[in-house]
Amino acid sequence: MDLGTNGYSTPAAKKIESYYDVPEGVDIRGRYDEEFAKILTKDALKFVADLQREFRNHIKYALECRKEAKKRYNEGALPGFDPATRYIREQEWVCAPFPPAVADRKVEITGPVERKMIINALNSGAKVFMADFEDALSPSWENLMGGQVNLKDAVAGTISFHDKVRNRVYKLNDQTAKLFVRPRGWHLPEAHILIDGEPATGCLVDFGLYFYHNHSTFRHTQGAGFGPFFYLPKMEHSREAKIWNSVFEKAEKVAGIERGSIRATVLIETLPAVFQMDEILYELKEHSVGLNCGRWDYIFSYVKTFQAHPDRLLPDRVQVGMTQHFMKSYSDLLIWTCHRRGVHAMGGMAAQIPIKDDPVANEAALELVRKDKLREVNAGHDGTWSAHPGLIGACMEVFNNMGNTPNQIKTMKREDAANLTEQDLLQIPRGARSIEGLRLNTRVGIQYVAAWLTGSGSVPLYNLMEDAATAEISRVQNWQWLKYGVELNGDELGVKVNRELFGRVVEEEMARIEKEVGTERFKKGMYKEACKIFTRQCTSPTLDDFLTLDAYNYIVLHHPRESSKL
Ligand SMILES: CC(=O)SCCNC(=O)CCNC(=O)[C@H](O)C(C)(C)COP(=O)(O)OP(=O)(O)OC[C@H]1O[C@@H](n2cnc3c(N)ncnc32)[C@H](O)[C@@H]1OP(=O)(O)O
Ligand SMILES: O=CC(=O)O
Ligand SMILES: [Mg+2]
Repeated sequence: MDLGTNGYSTPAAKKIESYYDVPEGVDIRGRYDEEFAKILTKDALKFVADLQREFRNHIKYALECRKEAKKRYNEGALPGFDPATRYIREQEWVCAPFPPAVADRKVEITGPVERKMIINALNSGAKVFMADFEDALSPSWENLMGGQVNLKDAVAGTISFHDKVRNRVYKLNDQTAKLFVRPRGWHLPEAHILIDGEPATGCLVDFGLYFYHNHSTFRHTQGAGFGPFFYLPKMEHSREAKIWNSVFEKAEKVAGIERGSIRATVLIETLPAVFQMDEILYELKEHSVGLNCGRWDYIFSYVKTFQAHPDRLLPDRVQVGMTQHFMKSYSDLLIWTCHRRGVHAMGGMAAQIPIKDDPVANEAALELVRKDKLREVNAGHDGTWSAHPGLIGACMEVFNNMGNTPNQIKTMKREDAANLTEQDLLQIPRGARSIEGLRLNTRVGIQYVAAWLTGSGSVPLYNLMEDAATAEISRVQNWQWLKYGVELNGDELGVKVNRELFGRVVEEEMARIEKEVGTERFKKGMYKEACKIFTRQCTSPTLDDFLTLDAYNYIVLHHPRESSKL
């Protein structure tokens, strides 16, 4: 059989028409593949369909609430702490003790659910590997189902990969990182699986299929009686955490495992969620293993939340670092909240990756990573993220500074952060806006979308790791600068951002991209389509909630071959 890079058969390799055996009310529109069929079993699909039927109205309600909150912010309101849940913030309570298997999370590697990468990540020496169906993955049918096949093999310990070009076989080491899985956010549908005529909720498909096939093996081999473990992205309110908690309880009941077996770390990566951290932990009290600073989406969310507040424009995104007061306050409050509630406070991702052909630049990049991680460990974070195996040594060295202890939950309380205020969390970042910022957003945004449309959700660009979060920051920032005709105060002093200027920037950056990638690759790639999508997103009268929601229409491929709009 002709195997693709993910190790499962490619469309060209599969000519025979076959169909999945589905339970009542479920319709699979994705390509048939024998390997996928081992994941999409009738029982597993029934499990997903049951989750969908039980929770779809709760999810719809939660998404409606997001819209209402957006309307309030657009009318001038600011996000803040909810007076109605003050008692949760003020009372003393703790989450269930963390499972011993994940006491030490000093360095976590992240990466898409691609076969070779999964093996490399599990072997990397990191304590945890977060396998990503989200920011780092383009959610095509092939990637998602291939990812499920790969994870099942990984949990079983049988995963292997043969790199034919290098004649290298990849297998798991004896010691591997503990596996966490990040499903998609609540907003993304799975258009290839219809349940009662409607697209399934993407994250219930990711969670449901993975849980169904792996919970038992995982608890025996990885979790020492606990698990599986998850990362939960992009929540805006504790009511969304409550849904996840109910999903977990239902899954535990169906599997016949103890309540509190499943554990999850929630990414605090939306501005509204920073005011809900206690409430989110409270909802997931028995299923929580902490919170994480999803700093890149957090910046995206800051711009999105304040889309109608021209007095809160951000400077160039490269200047919005963790030392800006609002970012530092967010990280400090997260640490205090987590440690008070007895769980891990995870740091975030530094975007630098190793630079192979330039030792001086490589050392400079490594130094930036070290500095960022040192800030985290000194602030009290219990662990951090690494985008690449080549950075794990440096990150580990810094996090070993915390001493002979697996985490700092008991030793770094950060009581000084208890009194951080709404003003601290919302303080407008300082810095200048430049044409170079507009250009970089445009150049990176278009290249990222082009990669995403062709199946890559994380890409190296200009020596940085870029994923969906960067593209989101880039396009909302461009949108906002255009919408308010921002006057540049970095370079090009006094120039106003308008459609004409943006049109010129797009044209010039497309020419630069073509030069950089070469005409042949440029023509073969999806750069023009990406440019169209990105430009439309930046100039539309109203701001789209998610770039990936719009772009998803371009990667939905119904079976038999027919592209589809949701
Ligand atoms: C905002 C957020 O959500 S951050 C979290 C989401 N983002 C991510 O997870 C990004 C993860 N990182 C990556 O995807 C990759 O590092 C990239 C795409 C940026 C760069 O990947 P590459 O171009 O393959 O880098 P490079 O050529 O240096 O890789 C060297 C080796 O390291 C491996 N590698 C690189 N990154 C990873 C990773 N994150 N996990 C496992 N293996 C990795 C490569 O597979 C390659 O292996 P090989 O030597 O056996 O062939
Ligand atoms: O998911 C992580 C982020 O920074 O965004
Ligand atoms: Mg994110």
